[in-house]
Amino acid sequence: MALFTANPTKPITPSSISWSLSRSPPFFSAACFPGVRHERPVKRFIVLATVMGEAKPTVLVAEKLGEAGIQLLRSFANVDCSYNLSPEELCSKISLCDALIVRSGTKVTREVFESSGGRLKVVGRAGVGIDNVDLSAATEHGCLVVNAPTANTVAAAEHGISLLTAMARNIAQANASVKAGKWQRSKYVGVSLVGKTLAVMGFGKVGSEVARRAKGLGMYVIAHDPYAPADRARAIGVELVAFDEAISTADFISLHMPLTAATLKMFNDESFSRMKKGVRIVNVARGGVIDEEALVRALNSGIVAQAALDVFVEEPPPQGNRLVLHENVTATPHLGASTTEAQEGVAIEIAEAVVGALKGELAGTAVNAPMVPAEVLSELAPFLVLAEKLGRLAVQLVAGGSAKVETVNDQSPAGEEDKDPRQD
Ligand SMILES: NC(=O)c1ccc[n+]([C@@H]2O[C@H](COP(=O)([O-])OP(=O)(O)OC[C@H]3O[C@@H](n4cnc5c(N)ncnc54)[C@H](O)[C@@H]3O)[C@@H](O)[C@H]2O)c1
Ligand SMILES: O=C(O)[C@H](O)COP(=O)(O)O
Repeated sequence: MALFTANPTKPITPSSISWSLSRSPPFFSAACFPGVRHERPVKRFIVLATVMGEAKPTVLVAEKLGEAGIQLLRSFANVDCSYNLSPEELCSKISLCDALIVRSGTKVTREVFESSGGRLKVVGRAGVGIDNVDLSAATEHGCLVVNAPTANTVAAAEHGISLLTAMARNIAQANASVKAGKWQRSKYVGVSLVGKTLAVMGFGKVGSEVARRAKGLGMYVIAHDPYAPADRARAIGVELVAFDEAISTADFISLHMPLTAATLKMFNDESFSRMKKGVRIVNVARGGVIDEEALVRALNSGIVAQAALDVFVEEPPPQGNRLVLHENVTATPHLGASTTEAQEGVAIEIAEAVVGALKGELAGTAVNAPMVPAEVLSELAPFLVLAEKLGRLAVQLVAGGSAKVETVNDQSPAGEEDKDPRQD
């Protein structure tokens, strides 16, 4: 049941939502998760709307954001900072919000867009990876998604290097051992980095910063990235190689590609079997690019000597997770972007992007189609697919990559409708 005050045109702040517990059918959770039956009492929402004096947009900040970003948002919008919302709570609040800001811990699902009732105009991802946002659903609902792609690059690269060096010298394990009152000098003999080959998988912003730093440590750096320009790699003394060559020649492998359908479980039993025995792996990208069960098998068989992981398929990983508990694994709780400096930068970057988008400005960091009415979007849909394909081809051609061009000659005779009207 939703109770609104008289003037429905004025925005309603989500902080004015009150909660009550009820055993009666939960209309919000039913709306958010059709087909899901709830055995326990569920939260039922009664919306007691407070009408605002002025028509400012409302921004829901669902995860911790740096103060400078919050201040910037407040200068333009009503800001509701509500952390740790359940999926049902998020679906409930969202119908009262014009924008939503999240980090990697909130899943912005199709249900969220459906529950927004068309009011949600912008989702801001305070970071790089947008695998927690259903982009298709956002686009279908005319909602723009923007991210903050640059402010945490160095922090993520530094964390990758920290994990690489800590893993090679057993820092985490040795630290735990000393704290437990032991003195195990021979158990924790490490391996050297100098002169070793590091394969950087995904030579984008973070990958190239990791490469630069690894070269400073005296490592020989190769990289694999189907879309990276060879001259950018050459400029920092890195050789771009094919996937097979990268994984089969490296002593260390560092992962920096996004999680997409193409990269999901890219590192699996088959790819581990082609790696050098005793390889060491760092992952500060996304847990899902590794088949975690396969990594446990590779660690047990000795193909992978050690792994250092900042990201997991499920975060936080379930208690007793075999990978986390493995003695040759160093784990951190998704800390790659978590420095004071990076979080302030990300907060400002995302606040500027969200405010700009709410003002209707062109969004420089948009990751989906801009706000276009649904009926126009359905007309545009086939052209968007074509444009995406042409874009991919262009990047590969410009980068001197391995694009294969096939010319297809459509033999069907041109009909009247195919004629270019300018020829008449
Ligand atoms: N652990 C953290 O806290 C943290 C922090 C920042 C970024 N990240 C993750 O790291 C990833 C990389 O961030 P970024 O800022 O460098 O992004 P980016 O877009 O600059 O770089 C990603 C690179 O991966 C490449 N790529 C795409 N598909 C590939 C494939 N199949 N094989 C190899 N390379 C492929 C792209 O061409 C691109 O160059 C992000 O997607 C994010 O998920 C994690
Ligand atoms: O993709 C990113 O930017 C990182 O994974 C950081 O995620 P976080 O904002 O949840 O720290």
